[in-house]
Amino acid sequence: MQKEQEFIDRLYARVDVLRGDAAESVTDALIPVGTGQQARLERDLLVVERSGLLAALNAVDGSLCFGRIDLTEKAGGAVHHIGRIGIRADDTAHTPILIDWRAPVARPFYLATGHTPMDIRRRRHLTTEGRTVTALHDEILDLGDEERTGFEDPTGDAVLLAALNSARTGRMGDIVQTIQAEQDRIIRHSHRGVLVVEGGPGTGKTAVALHRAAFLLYEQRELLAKRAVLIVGPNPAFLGYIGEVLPALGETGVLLASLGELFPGVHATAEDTPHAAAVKGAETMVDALALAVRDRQQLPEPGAPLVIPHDDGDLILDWEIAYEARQGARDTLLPHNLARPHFAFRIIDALTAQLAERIGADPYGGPNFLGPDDLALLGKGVAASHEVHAAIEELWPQLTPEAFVADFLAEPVHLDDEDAKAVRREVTGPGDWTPADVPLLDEAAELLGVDDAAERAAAEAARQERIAYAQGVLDLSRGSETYEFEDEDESEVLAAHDIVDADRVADWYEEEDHRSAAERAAADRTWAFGHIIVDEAQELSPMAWRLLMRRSPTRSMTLVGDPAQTAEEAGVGSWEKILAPYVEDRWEHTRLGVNYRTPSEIMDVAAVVLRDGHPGFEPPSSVRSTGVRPWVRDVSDGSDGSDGDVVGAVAEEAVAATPEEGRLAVIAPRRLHGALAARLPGVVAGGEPDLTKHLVLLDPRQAKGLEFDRVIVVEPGEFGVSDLYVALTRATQTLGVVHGGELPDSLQGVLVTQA
Ligand SMILES: Nc1ncnc2c1ncn2[C@@H]1O[C@H](COP(=O)(O)OP(=O)(O)OP(=O)(O)O)[C@@H](O)[C@H]1O
Repeated sequence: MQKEQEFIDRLYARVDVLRGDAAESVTDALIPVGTGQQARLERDLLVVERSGLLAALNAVDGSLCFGRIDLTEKAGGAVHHIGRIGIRADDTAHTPILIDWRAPVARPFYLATGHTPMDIRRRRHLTTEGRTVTALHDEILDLGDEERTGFEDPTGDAVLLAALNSARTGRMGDIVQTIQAEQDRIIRHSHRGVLVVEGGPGTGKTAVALHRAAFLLYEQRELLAKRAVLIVGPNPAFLGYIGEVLPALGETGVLLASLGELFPGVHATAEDTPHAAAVKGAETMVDALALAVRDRQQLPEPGAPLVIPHDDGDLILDWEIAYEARQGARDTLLPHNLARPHFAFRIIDALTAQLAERIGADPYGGPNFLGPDDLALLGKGVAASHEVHAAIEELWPQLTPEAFVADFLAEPVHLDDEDAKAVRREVTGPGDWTPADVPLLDEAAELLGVDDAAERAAAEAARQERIAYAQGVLDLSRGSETYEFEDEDESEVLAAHDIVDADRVADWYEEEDHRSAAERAAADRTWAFGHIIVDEAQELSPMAWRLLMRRSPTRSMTLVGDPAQTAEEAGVGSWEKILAPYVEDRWEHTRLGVNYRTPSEIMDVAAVVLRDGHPGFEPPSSVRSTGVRPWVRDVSDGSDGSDGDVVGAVAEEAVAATPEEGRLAVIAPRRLHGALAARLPGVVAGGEPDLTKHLVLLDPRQAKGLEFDRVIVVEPGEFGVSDLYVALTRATQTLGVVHGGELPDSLQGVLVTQA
């Protein structure tokens, strides 16, 4: 222990130096450096680099080193300490003193077993509190090795069990110290396309996906720093729950978002009925929306042309002219807003010809009197007419995705009557969008296109301005060189103008304005992410998949889910069905089979429910047991002293069971939330739940993906099989059931009656 403490002391001494260096150079770099172009550029680069290192050092402080592997004599006998990030010594060779857990050298720490020791003779887990070593656990992997340290852990799982039994905080922690071999294989999986991670509740799917993100950020640092990683979760509360895992691993270049946040400028928080969400998510929406866009490309009624007043006499925009123009514009195959100028051009052309015909026609049948200059002038007049543009706008309006989808929802077309009725609603403000509307907005944006000609022109003008400015700065730097260096013999020193030109500098200025890749990605609908991780992927609708696939042109994705926990009607049943349209069969399937969350006493009960409702699914097996069986309290006949009052009984049980350390969740049908909130201390009904509170009230959908020390499930007879399975598998310690209504058959006889 003493020796490890000495190592940790040395390690932190080095970290303190590194941190001091990093902080100093950030501070130094922030001092204004005048107008010297090169100095400013270097300063900016340095600030970014050093503040990244500083953030990583700060994030992992206190839990920097957690493991050690000792190689066998035959393999050289080296000793490697393993940590959350890598640290090198200050020697000329930059010798590693702490190995990043993601480095290949660290891999045996996770994979070596007595059967396959991978040249390791001893694996050690170090537990630290702050900078103090508090416990060591050793596993001997080379059975011929006689040396004993006194810290041997015969079962090899003491550290894992301690982690699994520890009180929950309402925030997920990293598992980097105890990643299991089956999990490690997925985290480091070499497949670069779509990787599916399937497994029952508590098998660590979410944890594995997050550690895979950290691994990929390490392995493909350059690419992913530029293109960013997107993590999609089912709702903001869940994202809050998992949001601290990657920063704790020193990784911050990640965007976490729920579906409702994936259309820039929209924060969709309103709710749909399950039926409406299912209709909006179905693939039939693709055609419905495409046809609705075509409906907006109109023609005047035959025989009832638009009459447009004009200085040189009325212009007649009839069915034929509009039809020809619409056909020509549609033939470009461009999205609606981009095809619009083609439509407008053709209309203006036809109306100009009409005018020329009228003004310049030779009454005796000869050629038109007007020459090309006259025609050009006439055309200009037509093109400048507000009335002409109003007519074009009437027939082929410029549309935004928001306005178009709002119109579609107010009057749904190209859907059957029942579906149209389910989705019909008024969207009057930004607060009315639902998550299921977001893929529709995205689809609409594709169909409509953005006519950004004006924006592009403005951007180009701004760029030209930057180039001119940069050129000026470079000229200044050239001019000042003689002055700055005239007394010193430093003319060999490279100055900015020697290595860059104004174009490059202008680009740097542009980048300087910009945010991190993840921030830029959040604001850009067309951003192509370097990697996308989707949690609870089984819940996403076909329309949501279309949106995500647009964000991932390289199809570098990790999809995590458990079909047995699918709740949404819109969800897609099988991975084959989801993926075939995008990657055919070029995707890899992996499975996790051990439940780390739920003790076997609880999992046995959940397994009965699952097998009863979904016979095809196999529940995972629990890695531990607590000896505490789940209980039930039946208030229906009032014999338990509750007078049949479910809410009162739940309040009583919850107050008695709320832990001082750790969390308790009451999972109840929505209809009871108001009454329960009134009786449960500190609980508010509605809105996003605050998971850091000791007592939390949720419905099964909100509970998905989360976990608590204790759980009380209320009126399980009101839940469908998947929701019930989710609710029953959230506890790490104890589970209770309170009901006044019918208990589902599958729960009869498997719970102990509460005394
Ligand atoms: N190797 C491990 N070491 C320590 N804890 C682990 C390990 N693997 C999983 N866990 C813990 O088990 C719990 C369940 O993990 P996680 O939430 O990732 O499971 P899941 O498969 O996503 O579950 P669900 O489908 O129910 O959402 C978490 O507390 C996680 O930290």
